[in-house]
Amino acid sequence: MRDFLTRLPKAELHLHIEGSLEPELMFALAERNGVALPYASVEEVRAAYDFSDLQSFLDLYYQGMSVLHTAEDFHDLAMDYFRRAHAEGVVHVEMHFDPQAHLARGVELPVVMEGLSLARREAARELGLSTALIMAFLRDRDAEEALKVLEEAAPYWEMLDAVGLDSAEQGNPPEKFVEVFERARRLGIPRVAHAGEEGPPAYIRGALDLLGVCRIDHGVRCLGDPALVARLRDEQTVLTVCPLSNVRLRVVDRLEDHPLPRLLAEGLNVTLNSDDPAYFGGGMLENFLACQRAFDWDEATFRRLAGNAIEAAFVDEARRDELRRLLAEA
Ligand code: HPA
Ligand SMILES: [Zn+2]
Repeated sequence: MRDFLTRLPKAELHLHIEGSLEPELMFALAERNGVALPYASVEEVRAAYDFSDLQSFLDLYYQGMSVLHTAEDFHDLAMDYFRRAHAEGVVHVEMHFDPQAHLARGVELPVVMEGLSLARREAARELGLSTALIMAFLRDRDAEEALKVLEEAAPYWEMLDAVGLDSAEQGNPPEKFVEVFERARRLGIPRVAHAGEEGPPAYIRGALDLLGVCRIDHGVRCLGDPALVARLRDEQTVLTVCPLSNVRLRVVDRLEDHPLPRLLAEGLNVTLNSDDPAYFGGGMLENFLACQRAFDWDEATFRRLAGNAIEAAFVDEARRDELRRLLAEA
């Protein structure tokens, strides 16, 4: 099964590129940029990754990215991840990035865009890996700032496959971001949003109705609302589920308790993703393997999940046909 899951062409729709920063690279970049880290070793960093909820993770996630300063840093971060993902049989990566978290540290948008763009071209050329870019707004900061960032991103609108919404969910409902998502809609930029990770089913409804999203990131808490489940099934709304993330952030106690089997049984359009692989104990392959161990799924189930991601990916139809062919041959 490990061979099959490695071979299976996996498209990743939910990844925070800043969350792919492994402790080894964190130390190397800290040294390169003269940044002091509150850890003595890579082992100490890993030992600190014991989270009680989303916020306890976000605190370390924002601290970790403080080593990223130059375009070269963003390039190295992304290439480091793309190489690992490629080795695990990932064929397409859609990465969220958090411009506000960098702007707040004095790192300007062109620096981030230059580094990520360079890495994307290199990944296509050297690894045959296609990538997409999702500019995320931080929902625990104010909506005016999000709007300002979207306007500041004007030179890059063409390069954005979508805008997203992430960070601390509770108390930061979709309503807060109606204006910025409406602006993105008028610009013709697709929208996605985290919803129903820690927040209630109402946040999933809000993301669909008020923000016009085409996918829900996480969405695992939809099961608390049967009418919503029926709607997600009828509309075949894609859920980008992140199994290991949900365990590490205590959305569920154990993977065996995860709602994934119920989501599938309900006929929902589920995909598997890694979210923040450096913080949550593994990338795409580890997420697939963990599900195999927890749920004993057969190859057909994993094929279906991989196929769902290919059908929902932000790729042109020529690339989608290639990805479908890879899946058929796996
Ligand atoms: O798992 C997450 N949830 C919300 N915001 C995030 N930003 C990075 N990772 C996450
Ligand atoms: Zn996420």
